[in-house]
Amino acid sequence: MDEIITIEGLTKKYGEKVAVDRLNLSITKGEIFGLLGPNGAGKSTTILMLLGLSEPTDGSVTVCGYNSTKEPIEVKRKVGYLPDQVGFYENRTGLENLLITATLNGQSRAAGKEKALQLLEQVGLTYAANQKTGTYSRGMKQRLGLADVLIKDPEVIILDEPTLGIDPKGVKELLQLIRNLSKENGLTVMLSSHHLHQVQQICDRVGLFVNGQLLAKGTVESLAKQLFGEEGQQIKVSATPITEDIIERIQTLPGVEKLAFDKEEITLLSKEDSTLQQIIDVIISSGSNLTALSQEKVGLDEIYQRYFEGAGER
Ligand SMILES: Nc1ncnc2c1ncn2[C@@H]1O[C@H](COP(=O)(O)OP(=O)(O)OP(=O)(O)O)[C@@H](O)[C@H]1O
Repeated sequence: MDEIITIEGLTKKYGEKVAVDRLNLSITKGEIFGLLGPNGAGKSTTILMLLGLSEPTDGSVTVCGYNSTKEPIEVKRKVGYLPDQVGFYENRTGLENLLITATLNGQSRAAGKEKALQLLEQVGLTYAANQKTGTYSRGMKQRLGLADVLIKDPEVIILDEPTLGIDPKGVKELLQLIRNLSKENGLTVMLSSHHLHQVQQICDRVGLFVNGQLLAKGTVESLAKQLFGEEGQQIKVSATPITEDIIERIQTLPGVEKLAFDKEEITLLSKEDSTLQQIIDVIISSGSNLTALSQEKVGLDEIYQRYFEGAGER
């Protein structure tokens, strides 16, 4: 496979604090990779090292065959970076802002204009091309930011929290746009986010970043398996009454994890196929009435709750 980003043993320490801890990751050409993790997990630090803007304490990053630390200028030529807050000349129009970037990147005014107009069309901003960017909404600025990144003709684009502060409809459109741009132009995309549901919509693969370490990586479907085992499932049982004895017997069944209950319902996770039948046996043999039962494969919500909610405080 065509490897475009190679990260090996990448480590960044700020004094005693290990912000990125021996990260290994390969990303192939055309792939959309989501770096997912709570605040402070180390996503931005990783991106800065990838761009050659921060020096690793240990390990290396190679982008398009260039070492980001030793050859940052070459890397910058290949990589477009959209930070979480994009800055534009507010009293210039969207088109003018793109033209400034094109000129700074050595393109002629005519070629730059042609490209800028084409990109404005692609990101759905033709109607606002001659409007000052100071009047743009946050979603419009992010779209213009994408066009601004693409006008450099990068091979890789890195987007830091691209959907921050955008309303749900805008988020959906922006994500779809990123996906289309990547697939149409063979662009490799790395995006960081702490929104699992957003990342899941467009990423080919996701890495779960917690406390500086990549806990798991793979397709969204494979993550549940990696984290919960082949047969992870969530079970919900309703019965009347739910006695302490029932809870204790279910809690000690093999493979049962994370049991929670209220007066009428028990929810739990299990890696064992036989758990459902065993729960039924427990309830019936206790003389209670089973009123509802459901079993679902472990989903991303569960991954999210388990690894991210509160992870920043750990
Ligand atoms: N310049 C710095 N000096 C000291 N510590 C830092 C510095 N930059 C980052 N850190 C620490 O390193 C850790 C990782 O930070 P980083 O910004 O990479 O996380 P993140 O995953 O990008 O979070 P966010 O989503 O909030 O941007 C945090 O604990 C942060 O406080």
